[in-house]
Amino acid sequence: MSFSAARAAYQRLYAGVPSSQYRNTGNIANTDQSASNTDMLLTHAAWNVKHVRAMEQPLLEAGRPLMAQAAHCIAQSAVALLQSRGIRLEQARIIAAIGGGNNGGDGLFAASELRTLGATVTLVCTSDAPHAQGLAAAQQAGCDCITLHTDQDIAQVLTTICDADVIIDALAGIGIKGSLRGVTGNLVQQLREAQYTAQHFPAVLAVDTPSGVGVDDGSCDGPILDATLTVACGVLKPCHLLPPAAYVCGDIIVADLDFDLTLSDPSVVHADLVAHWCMSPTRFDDSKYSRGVAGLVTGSVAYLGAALLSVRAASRAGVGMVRYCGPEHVRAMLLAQVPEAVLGSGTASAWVVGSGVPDSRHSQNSVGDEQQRQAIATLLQEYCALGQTDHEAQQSHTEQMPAEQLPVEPSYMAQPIRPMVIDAGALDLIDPHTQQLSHTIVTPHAAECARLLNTLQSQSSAQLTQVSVHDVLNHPVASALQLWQTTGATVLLKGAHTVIVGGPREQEPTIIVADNACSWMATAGSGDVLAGLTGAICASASEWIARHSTPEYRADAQYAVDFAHLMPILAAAGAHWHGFAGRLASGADRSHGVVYPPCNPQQPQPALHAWLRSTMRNTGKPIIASDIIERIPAAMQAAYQTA
Ligand SMILES: NC(=O)C1=CN([C@@H]2O[C@H](COP(=O)(O)OP(=O)(O)OC[C@H]3O[C@@H](n4cnc5c(N)ncnc54)[C@H](OP(=O)(O)O)[C@@H]3O)[C@@H](O)[C@H]2O)[C@@H](O)CC1
Ligand SMILES: Nc1ncnc2c1ncn2[C@@H]1O[C@H](COP(=O)(O)OP(=O)(O)O)[C@@H](O)[C@H]1O
Repeated sequence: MSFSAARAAYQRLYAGVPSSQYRNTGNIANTDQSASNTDMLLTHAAWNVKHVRAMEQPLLEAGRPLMAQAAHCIAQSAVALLQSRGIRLEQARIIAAIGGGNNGGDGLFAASELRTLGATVTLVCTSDAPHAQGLAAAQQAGCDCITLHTDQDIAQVLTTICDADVIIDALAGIGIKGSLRGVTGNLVQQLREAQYTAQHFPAVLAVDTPSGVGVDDGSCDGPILDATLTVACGVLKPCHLLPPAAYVCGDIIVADLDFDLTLSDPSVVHADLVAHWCMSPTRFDDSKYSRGVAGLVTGSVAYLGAALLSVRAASRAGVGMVRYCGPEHVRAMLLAQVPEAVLGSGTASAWVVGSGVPDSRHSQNSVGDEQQRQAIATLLQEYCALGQTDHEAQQSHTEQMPAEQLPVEPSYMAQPIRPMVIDAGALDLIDPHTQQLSHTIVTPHAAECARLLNTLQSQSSAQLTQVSVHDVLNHPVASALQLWQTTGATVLLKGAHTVIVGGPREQEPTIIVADNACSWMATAGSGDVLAGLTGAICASASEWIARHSTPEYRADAQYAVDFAHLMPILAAAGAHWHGFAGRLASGADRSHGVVYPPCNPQQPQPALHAWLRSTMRNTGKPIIASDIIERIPAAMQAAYQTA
């Protein structure tokens, strides 16, 4: 129930009153059951298999023909796909690849409808016992049927399949166990090779999920066909949003089967659903302090630019002031380019540390590098000491440090909570044994995540299994979950799709995906911009909350827990608006993974073929990290209009 908890926490924090005075509004779907909210949930939230089964159950018991309804949406989507490619139905050659479960059943009923509409449809079954009624309907409609048992059988049909216009992939859906095996696995493996090498390959329409993906965790461990379009039955599943599975879903349409979305919280949500929660309202009587101060300990002798990029990003993101703490000559350069920045130690509403600071492996032991690393270590210690109840511990930490090394005034950090974004070279300064990181966001890319997991594991007594970059890329959610469990920090794992995992460790994690970036954003310095922007969002939020909450609430233990729930939302806002700003700068459309408005089988079809025809997408133009910064204000403006 992480999203209900996160939403309730967000509402309490923004209302500024203790939990005892706040009425819990419950499940996020419960809060607003309007049609537009339902559509928003259907296109931006995903439920685990066990929840999907629980949602289907009451409808099946009530005799609702879910399979027929799903099959109708699938058939109509196939028609739209053909239409968008200029292929007339009577000329269309469709292959329906059918497995032995209900997913195959969906495919068979869809095949029957398409055959009735005039298409030539061949069933390629990998099971001797496909869905009986579905098979009867498809054969009665006039579909040919081939059943595969051996590799030779596969070889005989491969050319026919590859020559078709559309493959309907109905081999396995949410009932899959492990990666595809047997004749199904071999068939998909060979088709996959053809998909990569053949000059012509059919469009692929996946039924519910591309067969072979890990439905709940988005893993892609075996052979899987890249779908052009996936028709999700009832609701989105995590694999539709989570990388790497999301990369093979193509575009997505949800067949709206009237599931009761209030039965359980979603397991994963899209950042778009939550990013605007923490856009702090602007007020006519704002001062530069009330809008928040973002403090940055970034950049170094080796990476001067990172200081500039992170500071410029933060100062474009709506805070009242940006404070920079760093080596002397970085400050000089910074001031020349960002005269608005305030230099030197002092207070901040949130901190960004580590971007452009060398980690222990790359530090040249120069005075500047050491000063930066020491300042960050001090800040982390200071931050964590304040998480302790023992006031003595707090005192001793600050007293040990020479005043000029303290980038923050200690008294100001105690109350209220000051979040921290820990990036790049600061990641190896984390000590999860002594540090309570529940109000921090760590921002590794895959390589940093693997390194950090290995370092943290080697420090613990847990069994040592080396994590590779490949492991993280293939299992980003599992990796982020592990890092969250080890550190308690919200994990923002960067990539083409950025995965965020966070919330209080004692509770179910909040899992969010930000997928609106474009690949032109894979450019040096883009991560520094993200860190600065995220830090600024944290600064405005923490300042707003601090100023609008009652002292009783801030003294209440619930306040810290609520804040921990807010951290993944703040991280999601950073990643979401970073992606948005980058896409604005590049002009790129979403290349794939567009989730279309839901298709309700009882209502007129949306103009899906028109949507699909617009797949002539603008790939955008190359950008540099500075271009992302320039577009942050426009992205923020959109955020405030949504909020
Ligand atoms: N309930 C409803 O009314 C509705 C359900 N809906 C639809 O039902 C789907 C779920 O159906 P489901 O539960 O039958 O499971 P499903 O995805 O077909 O998988 C089981 C099949 O896959 C096979 N298989 C498994 N693992 C495998 C592997 N590693 N490698 C190879 N094969 C493997 C397994 O083979 P077996 O293990 O039995 O040999 C069996 O044949 C759902 O995704 C949606 O499309 C919609 O119509 C809406 C209404
Ligand atoms: N293929 C991609 N598509 C979209 N965004 C990407 C892609 N690859 C990387 N990014 C984004 O670019 C940024 C790169 O961050 P990072 O690797 O830390 O760069 P740097 O250290 O140079 O600043 C991250 O926000 C990441 O999510």
